[in-house]
Formats: sequence, C-alpha cells, structure tokens
Amino acid sequence: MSVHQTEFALAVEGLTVSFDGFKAVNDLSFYVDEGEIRVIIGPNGAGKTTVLDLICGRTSATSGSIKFRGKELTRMKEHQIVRAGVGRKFQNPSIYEDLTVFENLEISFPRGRSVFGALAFKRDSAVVAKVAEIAEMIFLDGDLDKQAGLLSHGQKQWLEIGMLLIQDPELLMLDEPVAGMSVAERHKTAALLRRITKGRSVIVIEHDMKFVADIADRVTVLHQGKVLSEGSMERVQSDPKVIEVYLGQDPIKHAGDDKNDISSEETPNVRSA
Ligand SMILES: Nc1ncnc2c1ncn2[C@@H]1O[C@H](COP(=O)(O)OP(=O)(O)OP(=O)(O)O)[C@@H](O)[C@H]1O
Repeated sequence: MSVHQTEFALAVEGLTVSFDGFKAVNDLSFYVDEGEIRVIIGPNGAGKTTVLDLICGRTSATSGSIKFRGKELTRMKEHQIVRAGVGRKFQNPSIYEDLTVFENLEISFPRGRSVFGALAFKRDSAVVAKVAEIAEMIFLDGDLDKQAGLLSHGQKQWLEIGMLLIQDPELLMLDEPVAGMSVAERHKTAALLRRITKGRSVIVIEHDMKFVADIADRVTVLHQGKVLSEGSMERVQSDPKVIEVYLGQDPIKHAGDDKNDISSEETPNVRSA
C-alpha cells in the first residue's frame, strides 16, 4: 500500500512496546485523519491505554514510529509532546477541587504562548474571554464561581476536558471519558466531542458501544496489541472476529466503573452473531 504519511494527522507505524518480553503493543500501525474522531475499542489488556501512553510519551516505545503532523514523537519527552499539540485526559479527572471552575480553566491557559506579550490587561481580558468560551462549550458557563469539588462526576470530567481544550491541542486523547456518567451526560459529551474537532483530531478509548456509535468516525479494534479490525462502526460491529473476541462478550462487563449505569441505553446493540 502506498501511504503518504504527511496527509494524516497521526501516523503510527510498526509500534511495539515490550514489558519484560511481553509485547503489550505489537507491531501496531494505524492512521488518524485531521478532524477525525477515532475510537479505540477492545477487550481488557488489549493495549489501548498503553497506546495512548506511547503517543503522549509516558511510555517509551521499544520500536516503531509515531508521527504527529510530521514530527516524530517517539524521540520526544512528555512535555515536548504536549508543546507539539498533544493533550491527554486520563480516566480519573485531575482537577483542582479547591479552586473554582473559572480558576481551574484560567490556570490551564497557556500563558507562555500568549500573543499579547507584556500587555497584561489585554492578556487578562483574552483569558476571561477564552474561559467563557470554553465554559460554554463544556456546559459549565453557569457554574464558573462554583468550587470544582462540588461538581458532579460528569461535570468534573467536562471540566478536565475544558482544561485541555483551553490549551488548544491539535490531538486530544481521552481515556474512557463517559465512565460513570449518566445517560444524559453521555449524550452531552457526545455533542461536545463532535463540536471540538475543528482543527484537531480526537482519539477516544471507550467501552460503551452506544457512545462509540454516537461519536466515532472510525473505530480501531485492538486485540493482543494489534489491530483486529478497523473501519466504520457498522463494519467493525459486523466483523465476526470482533464479535468473537469482544462484542459477543458483553463489552459492558469490561467497563471499570459502570456499576451505576444499568440502563437499556447502554446495552450494546450487537450481542452475538
Ligand atoms: N508498565 C507496564 N509493565 C508491565 N506490563 C504492563 C505495563 N503497562 C501495561 N502492561 C500490560 O500490558 C497489557 C495491556 O494493558 P493496557 O492497560 O494497555 O490494556 P487496555 O486495553 O487499556 O485494557 P483495559 O480495557 O483493561 O484498560 C496488559 O496485559 C497490562 O498488564
């Protein structure tokens, strides 16, 4: 196949990481387009979180290449990868509980990159305007003065997404963003993700198949550190290999903290062939 890497926002090729001889990610290749929402699914231990760890520089690759907008990330340190425009949200929200929503967003604003230089007052009004814009996007514009610790679990997840968005990442990676959210919050999160892809790409790890169907442009199914199947949701859902190792196993059981989410909405629409 002739592949022109530069056309992709992200090109992962031959990526391998070995932990004491065990290849958690094994000669993995996949490509993410500009403006695309890619969802990575797969059974427990498939290597999904490790792939995000490799992209954001938390884990070093044993071999292979990760090119983001032409830059090789495998040779960069975590903070350099952030500066290159890659933002990562982990499973548990890490927000400042004692600060207000406004303050959490404000401290995430990338001051070093300010175009307003020493003109502090201009910069401050720019920060306020940006915070307002992001707060509206993450459904928290009515809660700017609220202490973040008082937000619901779902609102905390949105706040953390907002703290990443204010840095304007060109690739945003989210690990199980709707875990523990109510159905209504899941719908709002899907709308939020669809709104933020202008000028960026998003990679999401998710087990909730209803949510995946809502947001995914394309789905990559991982199994034993490799791509098992890839394509539209319809395509991977009807792939017998995927049904055998994942969808036929009831994916809900795989979701770590979905105890509260017993709802028909979350029932996967593919159960068995
Ligand atoms: N630092 C590490 N050292 C050793 N083994 C690791 C390390 N990180 C991950 N692994 C192993 O690599 C495999 C893939 O783990 P990973 O967390 O990426 O899977 P996952 O697809 O995200 O699974 P889950 O759905 O359970 O989150 C697992 O067998 C895990 O135990």
